[in-house]
Amino acid sequence: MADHLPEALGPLLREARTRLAAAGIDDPSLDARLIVEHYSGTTRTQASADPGRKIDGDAIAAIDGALRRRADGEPVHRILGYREFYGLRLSLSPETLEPRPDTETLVEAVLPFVKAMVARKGACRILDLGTGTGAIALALLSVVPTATATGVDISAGALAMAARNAGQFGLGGRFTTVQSDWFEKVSGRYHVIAANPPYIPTQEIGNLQDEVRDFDPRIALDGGVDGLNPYRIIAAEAARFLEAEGRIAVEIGHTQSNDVNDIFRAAGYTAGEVFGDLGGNDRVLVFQRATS
Ligand SMILES: C[S@@+](CC[C@H](N)C(=O)[O-])C[C@H]1O[C@@H](n2cnc3c(N)ncnc32)[C@H](O)[C@@H]1O
Repeated sequence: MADHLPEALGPLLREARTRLAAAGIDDPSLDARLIVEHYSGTTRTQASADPGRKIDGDAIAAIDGALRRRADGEPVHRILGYREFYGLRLSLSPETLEPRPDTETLVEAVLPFVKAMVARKGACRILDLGTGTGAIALALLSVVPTATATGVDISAGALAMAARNAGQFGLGGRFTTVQSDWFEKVSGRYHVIAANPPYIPTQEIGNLQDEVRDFDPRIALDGGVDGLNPYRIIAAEAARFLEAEGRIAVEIGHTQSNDVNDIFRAAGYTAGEVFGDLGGNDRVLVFQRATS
């Protein structure tokens, strides 16, 4: 890498992009822009309207450090410390999975039901199993003002970050956290049980992209020998926590649709309604009790 970055915004962006491209980063323009905007406090519009704008030395030093980390393979959102999810800027920590756009499919899949429940009953209680940053629960709460949610995670560090994120968006009054191994410490009944559980088979973790394997917490990825263990637990135990007319929505790996359907049908649920992600993969299944 060159020793010095230019101090004018336009040339700075170009040099940042050049460095990341030289390091083989997939989308150097996007990552350069995210890094430069974050540390310089500038916007895309300012970069095109005022490319000669001078960036101060501290910001340049921070940009330099961030570019080096990115060039060494650290994911850009881990460096910035946040990732946008459903319009919310969620803070990350080493204990939280970086929320992915595919998971917005789950939010969209249950949103009509959450809205309908609030319209009919004046309330919708959501249980977000394996909440991580709080992504699913907080996205739903952010668009349905009278819904409430409980975020469950086995990781105390993840729950601390989820609670902090909730506070940041003014959602702390409607979001509670419970540290629990799935349902172990959960009480009450919920209209929606949502989960994006770990679903990678243990032996496939080593084949994941470096950025996932090396930076997302292993406990957020590893779904056991066949990747399906969390679904078996959720399907077996959810009935005690689900309102009669409630829904269970789970994110799945793109090859797991049949297996997860079989698990839930054997536990007394209807065939899952399937929702695809932007890549056209089956990504979310929504179940209800077979008898309701
Ligand atoms: C794939 S991440 C999903 C995080 C977040 N819901 C999202 O979609 O971005 C799975 C989450 O499940 C949590 N988890 C793993 N095993 C668990 C268990 N036995 N009980 C509760 N949570 C667990 C992990 O800590 C992690 O936060």
